[in-house]
Amino acid sequence: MSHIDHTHDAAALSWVASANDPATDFPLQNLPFCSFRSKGTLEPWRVGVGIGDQILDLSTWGIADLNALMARPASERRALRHRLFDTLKAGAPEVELLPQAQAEYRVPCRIGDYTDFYTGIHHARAVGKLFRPDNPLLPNYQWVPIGYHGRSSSIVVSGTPLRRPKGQVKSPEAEAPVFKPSARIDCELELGLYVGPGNALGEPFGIDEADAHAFGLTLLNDWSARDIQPWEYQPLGPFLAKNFGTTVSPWIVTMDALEPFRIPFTRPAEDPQPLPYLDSPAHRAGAAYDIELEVWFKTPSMAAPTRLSRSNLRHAYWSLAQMLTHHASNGCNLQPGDLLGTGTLSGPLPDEAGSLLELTLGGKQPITLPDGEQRTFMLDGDQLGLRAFAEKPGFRRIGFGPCDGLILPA
Ligand SMILES: O=C(O)/C=C/C(=O)CC(=O)CC(=O)O
Ligand SMILES: [Ca+2]
Ligand SMILES: [Mg+2]
Repeated sequence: MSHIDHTHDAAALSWVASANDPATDFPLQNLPFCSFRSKGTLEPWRVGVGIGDQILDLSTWGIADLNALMARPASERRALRHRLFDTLKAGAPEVELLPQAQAEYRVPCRIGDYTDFYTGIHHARAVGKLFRPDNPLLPNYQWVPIGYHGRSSSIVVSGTPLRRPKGQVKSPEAEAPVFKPSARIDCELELGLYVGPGNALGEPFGIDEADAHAFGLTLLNDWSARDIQPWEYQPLGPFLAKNFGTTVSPWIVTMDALEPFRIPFTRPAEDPQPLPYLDSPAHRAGAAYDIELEVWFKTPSMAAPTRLSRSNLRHAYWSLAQMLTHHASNGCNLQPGDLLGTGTLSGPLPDEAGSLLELTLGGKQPITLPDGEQRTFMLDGDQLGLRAFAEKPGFRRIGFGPCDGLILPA
């Protein structure tokens, strides 16, 4: 069932002038959540809603905690969206706002558990070719939404610098590994799905109930040390190559805001079709999303960032609903605020790759930047940013805000 209503009406304007700018990430139709306070103060953190270049403070609305809001049923969350819309629409009485430029942010909610999936089949093929030339796409890939349990303690908000990790690295010629700073720090272009109400332990839910458990999306950069990863990841999966830092944007764009950007979920006829617990007519009708994704990069000597790649969530092999349903299918309990990474969302073309590993063909072909500098992986002082937005004629552009990181020396 579609939930497109008057809060998606492109003609609706806000009394916040910056929200009516066609280029803003946060028009009246978006209303993303964050956790914020005035920059440089020790004020308590508050739940906020982004509107243009301002923040609406929800502390006087009785909303002190995003996890508690995430736990509420989808119908209540939709009712809150309607109240926010009515408060911020043109003609409503103006209330006090905080300029985003005067705010600082933290990871927006308590993330109890973080799981990273692998739904980008073009990434899986490309990385598989590099790590397992004889066996790039493992036979389970088209049957199971593959994932691994990540670590939530090292999830940081956009703008937080990360120290280059040290780890065990073994070059193919060497007899033994050495412990040293990683020389292959990479990004991964992902979206993160924040879980809504979730399920009790031992009580899975069906694919058609999955939407009720999806709260919203964020940009997610799953930083990866590509020289630590191949040595440590078999047989138990990614570990220290992945958990030294994961950057999320400060903002959670609700699934309600993204409703107009649903598209059919398709599976090529020649591929295995999803097992019945991951398939339904309603799921096929609209479980995928058309969301544009970008990777931007800047060295210390560049005046402005340059775009390295662009892709789209539509290329994901498994849907957000399938990630949720599969994760809970054994009775594992998902909880409000849990974060599910989509996996690296590379598109089919070379310039749609969501990692430097792919963009540089395994580090063999450096990228030449606009000022002539070259890069394979991140050097100290380099900055990398992810961006995302959904756009469609007849609707306002829904943006995701920044997801930026900087690599510091080891
Ligand atoms: O193919 C592999 O062995 C590993 C690939 C990854 O880097 C794992 C990962 O984080 C999943 C993803 O982002 O798609
Ligand atoms: Ca990943
Ligand atoms: Mg990571």
